[in-house]
Order: sequence, then C-alpha cells, then structure tokens
Amino acid sequence: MDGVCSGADGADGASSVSLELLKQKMADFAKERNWEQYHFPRNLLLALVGEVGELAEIFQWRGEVPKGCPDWKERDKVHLGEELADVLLYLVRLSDICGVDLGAAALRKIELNAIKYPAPAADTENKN
Ligand SMILES: Nc1ccn([C@H]2C[C@H](O)[C@@H](COP(=O)(O)OP(=O)(O)OP(=O)(O)O)O2)c(=O)n1
Repeated sequence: MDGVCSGADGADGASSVSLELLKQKMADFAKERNWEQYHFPRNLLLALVGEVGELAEIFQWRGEVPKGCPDWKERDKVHLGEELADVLLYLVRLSDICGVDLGAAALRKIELNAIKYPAPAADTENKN
C-alpha cells in the first residue's frame, strides 16, 4: 500500500489514537468484505509476521539509522509508516480475535518489566 497516506503518521496526521478505535475499524473492515472467515489466529499471525518482514526490508542494508530517520526521503518515511501501521493493525486484530485486551496486557507487561528490571535508585544513577 505504498504512497496512499498523506504523511508518515497516518492519513489524518493523528498522533494519538486508541487501540479500541483500531480494533473496531479492523472488525468493521473485515465484516464489510466478508473476510471474517479468513481472520483466524493462525492466518493473522502469519500476516503479521509477513508485515514485520516488509518492515525489516525497509531497514535492510542501510546500516544503522539515526533516531528520527533525518536523512530519509519523505516517500521512504511514508512507506515506513505504512509498514508500521500494517504490523500494528494485524497485532490489534490478532489480539481481538484471540480475546486478549491488548492495552491491558501491555500495561501489565510494563509493570512486570519494571519489577524484573528495577530502575537504579536516584542517588546511584549514572555512577559506575
Ligand atoms: N485479509 C486481509 C488482507 C488485508 N488486510 C489489511 C490489514 C493490513 O493493514 C493490510 C495488508 O494489505 P496487503 O496484504 O495488501 O499488504 P500491503 O498493504 O503490505 O501490500 P504489499 O504487500 O503489496 O506491499 O490490509 C486485512 O485486514 N485482511
């Protein structure tokens, strides 16, 4: 789907959008096309992995890329946004079809990460 978006952050330039909205839009998208018959967990997982591959291709052979991708052409950043969006959309749809609340699961995982990897105390931070 190269070149259909107006900007790297999406067609409307929206920078904050809820997972719930994306979930509903993906559900509507599938229903309107009678594609619910294809949106089963394994199919969605394979589609997700395929899109991760397309995302990886964008970075392949470039060497390390500075944060913000400052030297990229606008066309390349739009493409990057499209592939990131495909990954997110399939992830949201996969979570929905599996009956997992992705937002809640992500927040819980961040809490678990903080327990597993505690931040250094403020007075010892940056001391080696
Ligand atoms: N059965 C399908 C097929 C597509 N999509 C949606 C989710 C993705 O956001 C996008 C993926 O579309 P394509 O398979 O056409 O993949 P690309 O957009 O990456 O196209 P291409 O692979 O040609 O670059 O469309 C979907 O929900 N269910």
